[in-house]
Amino acid sequence: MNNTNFAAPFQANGPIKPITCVEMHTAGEPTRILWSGFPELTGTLLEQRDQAKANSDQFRRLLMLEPRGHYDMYGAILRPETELVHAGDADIGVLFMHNEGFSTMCGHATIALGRFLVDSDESVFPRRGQLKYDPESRNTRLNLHVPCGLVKVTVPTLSTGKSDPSRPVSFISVPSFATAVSLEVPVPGPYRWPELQGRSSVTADFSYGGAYYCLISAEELGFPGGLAKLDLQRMDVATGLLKKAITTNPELKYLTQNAVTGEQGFLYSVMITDKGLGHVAASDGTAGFRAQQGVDTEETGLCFFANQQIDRSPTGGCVAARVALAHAKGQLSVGEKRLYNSLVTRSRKALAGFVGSVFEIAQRSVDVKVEGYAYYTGYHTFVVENEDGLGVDGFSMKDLVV
Ligand SMILES: O=C(O)[C@H]1NCC[C@@H]1O
Repeated sequence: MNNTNFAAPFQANGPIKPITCVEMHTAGEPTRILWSGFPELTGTLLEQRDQAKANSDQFRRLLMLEPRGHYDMYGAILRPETELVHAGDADIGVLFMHNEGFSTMCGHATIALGRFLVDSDESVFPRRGQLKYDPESRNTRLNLHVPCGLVKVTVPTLSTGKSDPSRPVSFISVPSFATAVSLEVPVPGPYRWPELQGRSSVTADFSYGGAYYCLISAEELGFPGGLAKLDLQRMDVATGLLKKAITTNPELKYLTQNAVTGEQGFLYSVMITDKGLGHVAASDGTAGFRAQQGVDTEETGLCFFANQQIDRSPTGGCVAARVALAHAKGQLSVGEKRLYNSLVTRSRKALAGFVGSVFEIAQRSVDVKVEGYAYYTGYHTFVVENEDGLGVDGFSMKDLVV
């Protein structure tokens, strides 16, 4: 270590440049926002994602897994130059990463990024100066280029120009649509979990909100006590096996096909839903209280995504998918608001879930508005020392081979 003054920029003699990150949480779910030190990536946003996957996956593992992260860590890599930024459609791009790889969409990180980008200067966000502040609504708008498309973000802003943590950030997601409603999904023998109790199929819904989700009620999954009778381990096994039953069945490929572009995608997550479970009574004046005002209905969900990572937040992309699904079922009309809780937001009076509503209807999809709150938790500079046997890598206790 060549620097023992911890107030000065942290450095080490090692194989990589220091990586600087701001840390935030959205409804309990972390976002590690990387703004410098990640290896160079060039080209379109998806080309940059391909390069990150092919050449820099050890950096993802370094930053997401232990000892610098953990199994359920989530990250965002700022990409100031993308084709949509050059075309003037987006202000900045971003790549999302998790315990398994890179994702196409992330609502909770978008909410965090909204605040962070408004608070940044041009050394971090080169086009910060071009953002428009609307003094009437006291909001700043920005367009974020994410792997699944363009997301329009509205950030409450104070007269100082900094983001206002007391009002929710909102975004309009990419066109969202249901791909199947109440579908009977066969569960072949090797994929059956104990709570199925001999059943050979389950009924589930499928929907897209920037990523593809399978939505199944706790009861249908075999947990009659719902999410209130939480058994994370058994629910992990059940959703993992259900995901395998779906992804290994070639007849179900259409469930992850984009209704607007025709592109083939992949199943990102299985979310367990519970319509009987709302938020605990929120305290007056808190974000939890404000989120509950004016909502028509609420429900709670538990999202397993990527390699069975658990989202602490209500999963913004899945809120878009669930709103599109509720609309397809005729249960949510334009402007009607539903509060989506995670197990974390549901159990904390002052924490807000995400509010979802249909913003606009298109021919084969709907545009969904999602609102939520994000907060700063800290700041990191990550280094690797030459002598460190772990090197530029991370590990997970779950996947350790001994
Ligand atoms: O809010 C979201 O959309 C994300 N949270 C973690 C998993 C999803 O990508």
